[in-house]
Amino acid sequence: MSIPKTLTIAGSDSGGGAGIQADIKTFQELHTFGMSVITALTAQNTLGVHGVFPQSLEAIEAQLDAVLSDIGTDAIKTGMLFSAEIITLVANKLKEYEAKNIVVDPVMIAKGGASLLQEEAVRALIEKLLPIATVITPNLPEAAKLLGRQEMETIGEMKRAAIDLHKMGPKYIVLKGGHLLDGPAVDLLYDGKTTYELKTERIQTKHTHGTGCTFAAAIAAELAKGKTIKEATEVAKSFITAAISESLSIGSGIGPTNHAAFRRLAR
Ligand SMILES: Nc1ncnc2c1ncn2[C@@H]1O[C@H](COP(=O)(O)OP(=O)(O)O)[C@@H](O)[C@H]1O
Ligand SMILES: Cc1ncc(COP(=O)(O)OP(=O)(O)O)c(N)n1
Repeated sequence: MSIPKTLTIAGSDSGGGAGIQADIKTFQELHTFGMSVITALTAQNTLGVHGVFPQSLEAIEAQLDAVLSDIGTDAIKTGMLFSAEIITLVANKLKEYEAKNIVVDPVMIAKGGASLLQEEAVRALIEKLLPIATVITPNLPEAAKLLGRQEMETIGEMKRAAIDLHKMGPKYIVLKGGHLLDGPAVDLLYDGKTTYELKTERIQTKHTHGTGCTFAAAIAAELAKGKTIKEATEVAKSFITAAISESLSIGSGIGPTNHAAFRRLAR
């Protein structure tokens, strides 16, 4: 039996809500075969990030070669990459193996405020990874950092930012509006010509840990199945909305979303 193959290159979240763990759960729920390359371990729970332990370049390269030389992938999602050295290694390997369907989630700062990307690595992200990305999925602070400008506050500003991000090399831009102060949860898909709005009601919950990882992983899973970017982002939006609508009040801080919700709601 054949199955679409998905790979996440990201950090591990011991609390299970974000990073590698969120990605693999999403890949599985969307009926793809999930694989992982772990770039860093984080000691993390619903209260925040308590430690970051980047893996050696040797360990990361060995994982990439093991997976890509034998099994291969139909889509790749990158998340927490932490340093310029790791970004450069990952970008070179993706080129070497002629990877397709590369979803870059430019993870920078966790919701609790912990830094998951070194300040000096932003340039490497822009120079090495954005030009080879099929799609990037920044949230508003990440988009502002990539563009070197103030954070967007309106849909109009988001539209202009998506156009400018597209000029940096990715084929498609998905700009997430979860951080807008109020109103619906609006994301934009920009394909170089047209801007599409993905809009849902904002769900009133504090338990949104791992939303960005889950959303990007869902896009990767759908691209792996051969869906268009528009179809993939629409499924991903439904997936994350379902996951937030049944988010889990576990731990004493910001709980994770529920990756099994889409399966139940889609029945
Ligand atoms: N309260 C919410 N209700 C509905 N959708 C949300 C909510 N918060 C975030 N989203 C959606 O979750 C996805 C991730 O968005 P965002 O929170 O901006 O990313 P990140 O986790 O990277 O900061 C987007 O599709 C966004 O619109
Ligand atoms: C290991 C790891 N990777 C990424 C994140 C950030 O995940 P995100 O989906 O943006 O969720 P929040 O941290 O914003 O809740 C992370 N926390 N850990």
